[in-house]
Amino acid sequence: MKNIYLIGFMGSGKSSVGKRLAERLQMPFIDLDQFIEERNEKSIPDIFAEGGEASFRKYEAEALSAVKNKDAVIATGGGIIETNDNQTVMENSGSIVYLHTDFDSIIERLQDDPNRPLWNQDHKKRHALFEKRLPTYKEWADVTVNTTDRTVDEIVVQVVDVIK
Ligand SMILES: Nc1ncnc2c1ncn2[C@@H]1O[C@H](COP(=O)(O)OP(=O)(O)OP(=O)(O)O)[C@@H](O)[C@H]1O
Ligand SMILES: O=C(O)C1=C[C@@H](O)[C@@H](O)[C@H](O)C1
Ligand SMILES: [Mg+2]
Repeated sequence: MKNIYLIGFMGSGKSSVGKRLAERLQMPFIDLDQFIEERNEKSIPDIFAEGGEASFRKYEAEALSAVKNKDAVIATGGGIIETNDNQTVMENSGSIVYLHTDFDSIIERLQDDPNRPLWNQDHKKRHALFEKRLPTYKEWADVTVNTTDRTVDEIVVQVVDVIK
């Protein structure tokens, strides 16, 4: 019941914030994307190239189920909210913190990073994906922290404060 799940769009800082938050709270840290890659011995771009997004979402749901009882800080992938069943798993096993970041800051942070297949598309499609997902992040969140123009350390302090 005690996981802290970080959700948010690609580049919102879930992995960066999660690692430091876990240190701060003296909890284990799990990066779900990394967990998927290690468990399946394949990189995320390779999983997408072989089986498309649908195949990645299956790996992702399996990984989430495998970590649900770990009492850890869990940095999810940006698309965890694409699978409805994931909401039930997270709600029943912890609290959900949404890291909100304005789209312009995400562009600055990610630039043309090739390791995120769904970022690796034209500007219009990236922006449409961001707009489509926003309401779902907000709906699933127990609490929201705005990360725009804040450092990772500032965000960690803020998260600790809101989850008290
Ligand atoms: N608060 C911040 N200010 C400036 N840069 C940041 C901040 N948080 C993260 N970054 C940078 O943005 C990039 C993406 O961060 P990170 O990998 O933590 O995002 P993520 O939410 O885990 O993304 P994904 O959903 O793709 O896993 C990294 O280069 C990181 O250093
Ligand atoms: O936003 C997404 O759908 C994704 C984000 C990444 O964290 C990875 O989980 C993967 O690249 C998919
Ligand atoms: Mg990440």
